Amino acid sequence: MDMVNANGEHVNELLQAQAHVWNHIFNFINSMSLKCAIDLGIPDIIQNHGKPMTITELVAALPMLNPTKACNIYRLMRILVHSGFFAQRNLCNDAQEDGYVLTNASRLLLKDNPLSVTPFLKAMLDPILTEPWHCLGTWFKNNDHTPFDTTHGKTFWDYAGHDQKLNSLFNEGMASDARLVNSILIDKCKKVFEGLNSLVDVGGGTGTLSKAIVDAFPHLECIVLDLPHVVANLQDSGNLKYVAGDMFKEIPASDAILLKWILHDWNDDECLKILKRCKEAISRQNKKGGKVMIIDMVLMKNEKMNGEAFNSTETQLFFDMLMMVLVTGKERQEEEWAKLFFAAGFSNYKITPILETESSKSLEWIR
Ligand SMILES: C[S@@+](CC[C@H](N)C(=O)[O-])C[C@H]1O[C@@H](n2cnc3c(N)ncnc32)[C@H](O)[C@@H]1O
Ligand SMILES: O=c1cc(-c2ccc(O)cc2)oc2c(O)c(O)ccc12
Repeated sequence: MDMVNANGEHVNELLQAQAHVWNHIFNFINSMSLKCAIDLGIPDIIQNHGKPMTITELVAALPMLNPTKACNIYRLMRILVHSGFFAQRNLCNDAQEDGYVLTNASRLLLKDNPLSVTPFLKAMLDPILTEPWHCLGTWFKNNDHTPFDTTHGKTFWDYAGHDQKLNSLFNEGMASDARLVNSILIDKCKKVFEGLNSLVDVGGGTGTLSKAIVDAFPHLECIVLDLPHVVANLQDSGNLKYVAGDMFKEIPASDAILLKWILHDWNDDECLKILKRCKEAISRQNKKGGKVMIIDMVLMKNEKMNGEAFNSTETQLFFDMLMMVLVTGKERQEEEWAKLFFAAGFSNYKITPILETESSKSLEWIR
């Protein structure tokens, strides 16, 4: 029944609007409840239990749990079941008890899963990276490059260069993402690597993707170029070499350049500088030119954003906001990518969708 209050407002519409606002105010509780489960080691405890785990068994297995807090663990598990990180199965025992089991999402949070997203979660929900979100409003009124700069007085990359915890969590997080892309990229896009004798993985991190590429293409001479704090202590192996450097200054000459999750970190002017350095590097190697392979997001078109792709849109827009808060980057639609490529002097590009998922990773290569 649609009631109207004394002010003539439709009560149901008001209640729906209030619920919408409350959900957005309290959305952080989902993230922080998940972080708590990781801090307590709950996914691995349930995994190691080997069968559905009752709340009593779970409480007994939690290390260092203060006994006076044990009665609240079911409440934490209740919201995490609701948000799809755990499920409950009936044990079919005399007591007809329910036991917690993992879901596909929480399997990605297991410490030993090579695709574990836990390093990302720990990095993204660390106060170092959550504090800048509180400065987003201030940042819109100041001259700082990013809210991260406003908060910490230095760039994300400079901070990572001086904070081993952020550096290792971030590099591990990117490595897990690279492992997810590896098999798909090499199976789906192997033609891109055919005919190449050399490749530079610019901003290649700890080299997870490059290692997979040189394993698949043993003749390929591959260099991982990244900042000193990322490649320090990493050992060259076979035809994979690590080079500490700055992609804005110089990129080693090569037949091809790989830029995976690089350009989304930078604004248009910075991307132009990177792409021009890439063009110089491939031109030094081969006067006829070469290719730049970009693995990055292609933001869906505005008209698709609120249609059937609603959930994918939110993930894409989360990444775009993340780039605004942490670094000077942004996610780009195809037209924005094309404008960058042609402004950098490339004559052509081709987009190959790699993952038809929210992040809609794709491989563009440009000549
Ligand atoms: C989002 S990460 C992507 C890492 C890797 N390509 C991947 O996809 O897993 C961006 C990378 O760019 C590196 N980076 C940032 N500034 C750089 C610079 N000026 N020169 C070289 N690498 C840089 C960072 O250290 C980081 O490893
Ligand atoms: O926190 C991140 C996460 C990413 C990221 C995660 C998963 C993917 O499939 C791609 C990218 O990228 C980041 C990034 O580029 C950055 O400069 C800061 C943080 C993150």
